[in-house]
Amino acid sequence: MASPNPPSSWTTLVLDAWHEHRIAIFVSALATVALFRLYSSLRRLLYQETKSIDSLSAKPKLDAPFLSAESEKNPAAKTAVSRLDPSEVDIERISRSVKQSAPNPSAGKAKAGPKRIAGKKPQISPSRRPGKQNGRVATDIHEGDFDVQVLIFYSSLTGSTAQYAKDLKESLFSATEGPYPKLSIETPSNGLPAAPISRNFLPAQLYNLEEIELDDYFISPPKAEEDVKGVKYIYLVVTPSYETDSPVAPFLEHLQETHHDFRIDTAPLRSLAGFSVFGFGDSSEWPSSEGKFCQDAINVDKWLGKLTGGRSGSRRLFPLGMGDMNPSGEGPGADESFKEWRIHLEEAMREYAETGSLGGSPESRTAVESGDEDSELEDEDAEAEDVVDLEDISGMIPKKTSRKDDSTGTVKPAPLPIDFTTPAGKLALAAGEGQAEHRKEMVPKDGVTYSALTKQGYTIVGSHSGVKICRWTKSALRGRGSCYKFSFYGIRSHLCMETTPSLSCSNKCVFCWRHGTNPVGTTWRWKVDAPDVIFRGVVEGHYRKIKMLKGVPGVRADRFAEAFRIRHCALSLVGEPIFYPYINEFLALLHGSKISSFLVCNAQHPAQLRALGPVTQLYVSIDASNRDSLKRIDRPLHRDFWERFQECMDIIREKRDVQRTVFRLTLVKGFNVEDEVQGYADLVERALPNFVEVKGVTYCGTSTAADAGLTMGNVPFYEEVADFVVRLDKELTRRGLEYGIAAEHAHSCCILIASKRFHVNGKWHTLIDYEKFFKLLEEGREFSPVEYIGEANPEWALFGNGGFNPEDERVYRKGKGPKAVAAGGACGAGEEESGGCG
Ligand SMILES: Cc1cc2nc3c(=O)[nH]c(=O)nc-3n(C[C@H](O)[C@H](O)[C@H](O)COP(=O)(O)O)c2cc1C
Ligand code: SF4
Repeated sequence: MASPNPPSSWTTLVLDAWHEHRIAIFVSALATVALFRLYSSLRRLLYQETKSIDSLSAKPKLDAPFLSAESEKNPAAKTAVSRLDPSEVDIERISRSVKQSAPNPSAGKAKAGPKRIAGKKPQISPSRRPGKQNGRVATDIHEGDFDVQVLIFYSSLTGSTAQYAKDLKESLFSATEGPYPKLSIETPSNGLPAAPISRNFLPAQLYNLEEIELDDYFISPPKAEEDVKGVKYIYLVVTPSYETDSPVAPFLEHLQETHHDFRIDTAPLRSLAGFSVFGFGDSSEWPSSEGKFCQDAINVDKWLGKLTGGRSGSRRLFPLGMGDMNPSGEGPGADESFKEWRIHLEEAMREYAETGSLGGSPESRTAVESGDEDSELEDEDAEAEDVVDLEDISGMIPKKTSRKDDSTGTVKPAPLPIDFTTPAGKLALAAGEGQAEHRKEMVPKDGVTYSALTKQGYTIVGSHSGVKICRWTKSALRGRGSCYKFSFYGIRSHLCMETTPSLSCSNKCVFCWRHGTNPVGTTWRWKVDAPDVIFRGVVEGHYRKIKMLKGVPGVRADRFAEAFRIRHCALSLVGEPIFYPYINEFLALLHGSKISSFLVCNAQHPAQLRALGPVTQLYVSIDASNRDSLKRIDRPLHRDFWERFQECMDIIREKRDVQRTVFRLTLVKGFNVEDEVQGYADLVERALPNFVEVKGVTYCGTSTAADAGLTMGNVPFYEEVADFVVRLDKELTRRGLEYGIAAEHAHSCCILIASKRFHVNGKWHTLIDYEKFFKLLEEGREFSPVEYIGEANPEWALFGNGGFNPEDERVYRKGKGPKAVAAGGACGAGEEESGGCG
């Protein structure tokens, strides 16, 4: 029988041996692992150093082996290895690069292994390395691993450009190295040897400009969401040109407006890796000599240049290409030009992927053939400088009382400046026939102000009026919501026209969106256009712009049709509408056409305010509650601005029973919010307006704002606006004033406090019965604002419910989510379409 004890004695033996030698076993195991890891690292580094040195002398080589025999033989490489200090080895970085340079199984067209390009390395001067330069983050050199995503955008009316764009997607890189190269590049990093960097081209994506949301791509590049981190975008735009209406027109308009949008950085696409444009046209019918050949492509190229940084750093990867569909003589045909452009473009893209840089200086990438961005920018600078503060220069102009007419030798009286502070009756006389010829135009067609305003999307009517389609009108046309005036007063934005009969103003407010481009002054000294000319002009201008929106994706047919019947007019835009001597006549024309009038004035012109006839709703901008603040924010030209302001408060009180009077408060954090609740309550108590609209300032990145020290930090969060409104409401109640918080529109950061006159049968009634208003006007008697009260406010518009009409579709820009507002997004910064009129 076998002993029952052997297993137990074996176990004892093993255990004893383990206890005796376990420390030695541990130490040797650890040493073995450490040695193995050190060996692996050294092997890899030896390869790096060898390649690096090799590349300095050798010409580029493809598919180098991991450690070539050549480098083994190279004595320089060996010396380099002996210099390596293992303590400086970044093991984590090495293993990451190895992982990233592994073939991507999802990339079906990838070759068996990553292609290695050894050789010419970009020597990036320290001054061009990414980092802060002149206070701005330089983005023109991209380092490390990244993928390059090419997006091809095209527009086409009769289909030929669409076909070229599709071909481009298919043929990109295929002729030279198979679809979409995958590069593994040796790049020095801080003077230390480093692992290969992997930069892959992802298959290009093709987009028809008519079918995409332009804001998603052309206000900012696609957002780096979780799944697309480390992707650099290259935009290629292929477009025909059309002298007539075409899908290119709204695209161009979008680019131009984005550049001039006061709420958006002027170069919001500067983080693109690069862009290039190709245009198709017909030179025999639309010749270059007349500036017509490929003019749409020229403009697209120009705007993309500006949007990606302009003179100081445009991201133009390769110059504009042009293809002639109908070449005369020996000129190349469209196919040939397109192919040539593609081949050069591929080279430029490849170089970008290899070096992380577009090469050359930003200046060298400036478009010569597409309208010099430099001169455009210089124009803009000049425009800003051309805005002359009339009061500033008045002392410099010699006072002339008469002038000689050279043609007749007769002496004519010098033009008398019309004192804007005189009542309307006198203005009308002074603006009569005999005077007109002596006066200058406020915004002459050949002046820089005219071109500055038209670039910003204004249609200039006559010589001093303007009309512009606001973003909300576009939003409503696409069923994406109206501005706050729908929640508060029932105005549908696609039925609203925004205009001003006077582009001139007597303030220079820090947050004004006019970019310092409109004239300022305290007296009307210009030629005066007749009210009916202005009325016809602004209506035509508005409809023309609406017509251009036909091709914008998402525009709803029913709303598009409705938009050709203007129902409301917001007299705000830029300038001061009551500056216009015939404002009452102009208002009468609006009302006669059953167009309601919302007029905003700046509380600086008491005489005109007093003389103003009926308007559907009368606003005064209350930008501060005390003299010092008002001076700092509005920067008024009138020396007695505070006295004028206070007089206007009294006029508003006088009018409260015959007009719907509104205080418009614009909150600017750090300027007029913190300690001013008491001051605002004093003003409300003095003027007793029917409504107080409180709105967070919208960020306007102009130099005017920057000079005044205004930054995004001055834009309040919606919660801060709401908090201010609650405090103001409490203070009004404490003083025994009958007000309450009636409605809100969180989307545009705006909240409405209303007099309890509009709280009827336990419900807020701030909406307007417009038909009733026109009827009351026709009766010709004085009437009270409560006589044209509309229906009760809908539940969704009440304070606390957000104010977004549930019938509309709420759309967030890519990368922005509902959280932007729910979490208290900053006014004018969170969602799209956050701006609104005066
Ligand atoms: C009504 C019309 C207007 C045109 N206007 C221009 C023009 O201003 N400049 C130009 O270079 N080509 C002009 N062309 C030529 C087109 O741009 C050219 O035929 C282009 O290839 C059309 O592209 P598509 O088929 O993609 O729409 C025009 C063509 C038409 C039919
Ligand atoms: S923002 Fe002004 S112009 Fe635009 S729809 Fe609203 S009221 Fe009209």
